[in-house]
Amino acid sequence: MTAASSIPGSAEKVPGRFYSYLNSAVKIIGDYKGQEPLAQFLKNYFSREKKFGGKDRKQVAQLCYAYYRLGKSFTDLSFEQRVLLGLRLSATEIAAPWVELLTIYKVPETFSGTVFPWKDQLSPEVDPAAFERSFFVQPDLFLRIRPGNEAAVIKKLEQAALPFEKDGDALRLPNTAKAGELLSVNSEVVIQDLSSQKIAGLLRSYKIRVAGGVHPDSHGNPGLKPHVSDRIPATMGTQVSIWDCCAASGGKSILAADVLGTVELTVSDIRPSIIANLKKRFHEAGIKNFRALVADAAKPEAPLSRERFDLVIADVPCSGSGTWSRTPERLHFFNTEEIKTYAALQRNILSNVTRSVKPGGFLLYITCSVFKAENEDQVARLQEQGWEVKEQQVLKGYALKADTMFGALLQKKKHP
Ligand SMILES: C[S@@+](CC[C@H](N)C(=O)[O-])C[C@H]1O[C@@H](n2cnc3c(N)ncnc32)[C@H](O)[C@@H]1O
Repeated sequence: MTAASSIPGSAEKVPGRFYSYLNSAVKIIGDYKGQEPLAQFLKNYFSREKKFGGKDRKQVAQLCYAYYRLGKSFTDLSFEQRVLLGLRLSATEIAAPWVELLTIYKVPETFSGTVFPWKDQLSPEVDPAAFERSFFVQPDLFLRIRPGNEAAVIKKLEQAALPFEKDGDALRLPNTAKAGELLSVNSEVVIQDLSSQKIAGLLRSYKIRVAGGVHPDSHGNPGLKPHVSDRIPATMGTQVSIWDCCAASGGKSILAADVLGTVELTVSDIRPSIIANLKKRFHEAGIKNFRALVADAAKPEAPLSRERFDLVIADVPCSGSGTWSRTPERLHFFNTEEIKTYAALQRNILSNVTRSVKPGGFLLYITCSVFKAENEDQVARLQEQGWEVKEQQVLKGYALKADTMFGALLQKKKHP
């Protein structure tokens, strides 16, 4: 990559390539209109522009991401100033030439601005300030150790001297770690965000309820013993039928199979390509007993519309706002109308798939959204229709370098 020449002020302490990085980032930002994920756009861009070496790509990509972390704010600043401000706010340490450029480009020391302007629409449990701060923190990589693989996985990580932290089945690694080169992904571990892994808590709660493991609390109310996961039955006695109606490549289904044991699994998604991925992934995961279909969960389509399941998992399409620290470009391009559009789609999906739950059966509703309209409001609507909320959680990943998700376990009335 060659040095650019548009150099304001003194360039003595700043190698020319840093100006080139900045100019390239500003050019990319000007070209990118948010139609596809930034990661994909950058990949395509760099494959066309051969002048960028590996290190250059990393630097330029980091600058682009830094820019989008500011959302739509700081519009009084130039593109260069916004890139550099985003870098200063998001990087724990920045190289001396960037510090110099912050001065050269007169990036203000004090500033005000609202990176996430939709705080009034957040789920009530979300801390708005902490959530906003999370946009300047790159989340970690998380793996979930699949049952029976713990010793082998830990041994491999230790032998490779790969730094990791372990909490239960969850492994936290730096987001640059190449876990797939060391471990068998999908068989030994799955790549799954920490909050997504915590959906296991709701599946365990389901398991205890249907396996009769629910113990009344001291007031005689049915409740769960804390930390019951190790004591719940390994098998459920009777085999349960599950429909994962927005399965994508099967992350929640694999989790369900790992938590619940042998289940009769039906998976579907509206996208044929993702169902093809799912089949490959299930093969690697050793899940054989399943039926996969392409189906629109918002419409009563045969054969699913004729069937009744013990548990429907609805990990619905949503704004994805709980994952925007991984994809900060969404913060920049987001339009609040999308909340209404997603909420309407979610209502349609719920209206349809709840019909497929047996009387007394369960629904596990999941989003990776932080918006109340996609979370608590949808659950409240089901409650009005007679569903009983057994558990409801905002899985707050924003303080844990992880995604934020929402999950609710509901039970259908036994007698309509
Ligand atoms: C949040 S993702 C599901 C993630 C998945 N459960 C997992 O754990 O990996 C939502 C999925 O819903 C699918 N989807 C969107 N609209 C749909 C519809 N009308 N019917 C069925 N699936 C739909 C999308 O293709 C996407 O794969």
